[in-house]
Amino acid sequence: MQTNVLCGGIDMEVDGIFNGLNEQQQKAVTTTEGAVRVIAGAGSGKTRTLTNRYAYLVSELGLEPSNLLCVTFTNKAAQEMRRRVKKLVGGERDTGYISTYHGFCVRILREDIHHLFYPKQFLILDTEDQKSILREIYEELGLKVNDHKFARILKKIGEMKADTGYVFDLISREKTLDPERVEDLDRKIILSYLKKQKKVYGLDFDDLLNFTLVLFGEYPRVLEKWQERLYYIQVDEFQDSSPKQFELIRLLSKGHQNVFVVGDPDQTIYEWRGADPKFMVNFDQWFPQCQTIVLNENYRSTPQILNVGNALIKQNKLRVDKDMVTENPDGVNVIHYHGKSEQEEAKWIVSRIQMLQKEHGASLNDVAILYRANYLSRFVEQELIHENMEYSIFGGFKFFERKEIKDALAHLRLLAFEDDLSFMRVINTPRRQMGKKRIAFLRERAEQEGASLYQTLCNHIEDPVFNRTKAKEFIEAIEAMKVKRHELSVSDLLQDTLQATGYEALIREDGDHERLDNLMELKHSVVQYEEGMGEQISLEYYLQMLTLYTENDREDEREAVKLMTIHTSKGLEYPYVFLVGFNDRILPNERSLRDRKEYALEEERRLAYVAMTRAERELYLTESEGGNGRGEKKYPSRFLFELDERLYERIGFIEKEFEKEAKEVIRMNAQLDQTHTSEADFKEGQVVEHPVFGMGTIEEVDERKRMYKIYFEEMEVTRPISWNFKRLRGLNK
Ligand SMILES: Nc1ncnc2c1ncn2[C@@H]1O[C@H](COP(=O)(O)OP(=O)(O)OP(=O)(O)O)[C@@H](O)[C@H]1O
Repeated sequence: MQTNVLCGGIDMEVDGIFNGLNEQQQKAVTTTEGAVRVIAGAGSGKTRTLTNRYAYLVSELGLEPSNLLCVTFTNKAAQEMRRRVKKLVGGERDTGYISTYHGFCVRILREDIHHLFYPKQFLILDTEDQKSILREIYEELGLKVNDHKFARILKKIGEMKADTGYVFDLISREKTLDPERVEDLDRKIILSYLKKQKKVYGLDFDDLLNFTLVLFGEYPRVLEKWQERLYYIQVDEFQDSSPKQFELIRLLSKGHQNVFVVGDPDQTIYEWRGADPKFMVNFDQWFPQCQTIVLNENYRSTPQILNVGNALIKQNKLRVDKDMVTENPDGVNVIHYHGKSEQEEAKWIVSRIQMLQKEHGASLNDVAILYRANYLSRFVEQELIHENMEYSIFGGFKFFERKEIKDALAHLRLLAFEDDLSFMRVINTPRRQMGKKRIAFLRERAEQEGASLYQTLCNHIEDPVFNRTKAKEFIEAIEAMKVKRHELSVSDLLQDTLQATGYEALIREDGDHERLDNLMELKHSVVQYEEGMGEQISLEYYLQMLTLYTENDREDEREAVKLMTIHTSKGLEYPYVFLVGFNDRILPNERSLRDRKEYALEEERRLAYVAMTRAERELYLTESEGGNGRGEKKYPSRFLFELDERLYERIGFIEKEFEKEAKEVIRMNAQLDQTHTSEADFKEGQVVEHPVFGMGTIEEVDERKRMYKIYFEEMEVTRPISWNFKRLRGLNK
């Protein structure tokens, strides 16, 4: 079929909607009536199919965008889709219903929330707003933040909101929320949170979906209106839909029954936060008449890359078997690089990129470096900076620009230089009641006396204005560190300072694993730097060296290598892809394995699959020996050992002994993961009895190492005891 509609996707010049689509893709575009499921593998042209289908509905069938709903998974994807659609159908049309689930719920609620007695201008609360509400509650209840970590409470609030029952308390005009009368502390906090939310008419992300579902449940006329309005519904990344998101689609599509879902069960990477691929796999349970179209031709990658991806994903047991095929011409072998150290790995990656530039005329924009967790960007970034190679971090901050890293280094700078900038950065983190008024007082005095803010604070610490603040403790901590600073190595100084000032505790209490991982990585990098120098370096020297990494303000517009997590890379493609840190316990990720066991292993394998299938021309899997942040030995990922060695070429030598050891450790760890406990049974301060060491008090709960530090009274020693040791008995104090 030829049309005279202009088709202007990224890679389509003036062309018909169907030109450039294969038969299956065309079928997907033109099958508009009824329920349609498209199982589309990696690189099979999902985006193109979805966009052209939307254009087909508008330009060929004459529908109005206001009658079409197109749900994408991220805001970025929605923007991209809108951009392409506008090009296809003309820029004037409202494409408001091309949006994420949350964005679409906001549209519904802005129009109809008044039925629930909420104003149309309700507030949307992001995570920071949620934390501010919690902070207020903690202050009102006189609780220290570290008693009940925010992340834990937010998780509990999230769990409560898995059900929509609470929405009725929020919309009720009666006083149904009464935290004062509740004994249980967690419950009290949660109810206070709801009460405060209600007072400001605030809706957090969970609420947006829940309010919409309640609205539809309670007001069938409103639901009918939306059902009536949305003649065609299409959903991208359907494999990552949660039960509630699916429910929303199911309800909305009941009117005209035209629902089109696209996804790839092998790319489900959000199961950990509630996605359920069964809606995709068993779609016909809900839509018995549904048609299924499979897109299994990959247009993106060389056969070599695809073979590696196919071989890996085949190891998953919970999947619909489908092999991707490609007619793309042969390319070069996939490369596995094995280095002896992280530095060697980074150096090799950068030299390879230079080689690609020189010999293949590659642009830096053609290169992506992917990793499992944000903290892993650090070792690559340092080498990129060292070699003056432009780079940008997609969807995140550069390592030395992350808040926790800047905060941590500001502590060291304050020790070395007592500068006002560093002082301002750390004085209230953690909170020390040094509000605007007190800071203004300090500034004024400092000006008069020509001293630094820190010095002024020291000079005036007895002034009543600083009563009821924690400024004195802060000064004591800093002064104690200043005394020690010439005796300690920079890494120890960093460690001790972050402990003495309570900064590390703040990050731990916040419960944000990513920030904690970054802090650990910073410490790891200092240790490595010292080891590399082979002698003790001074604090000033270290800080000066670091300015190299922090001063370079680069423009993101310039040609640059892109660094990002695998999650962020979803849906993107690059000619040259480096999957770095391809080590066991990193990918698959240790924490996920312990928390979610076998399910996690499959999801981690899918993540590796997503990473590999981003590559068009060349794929590099790199890893190295050495220690991780905790000094544990690193081994190649078990996923590498799952691949037939004929599928890739190895650069770097793995000794037979090392390989044997790696496989043995992986096997043992896999067994341990099955039995590991993911939550600590006891909190800090708990008195416990150990069968051999006797009575003790828990001094520290180390989330990373999953162990307690327990002080045993009789022996007068502290011992690290694993969370998994089940013979500790908790005693009432
Ligand atoms: N029929 C086709 N002919 C040639 N190239 C195509 C065709 N369909 C898609 N492509 C190209 O294949 C590549 C992959 O397409 P797209 O990004 O839409 O894949 P996808 O299915 O979304 O992949 P993934 O799920 O892995 O992100 C793109 O570069 C796209 O332009």
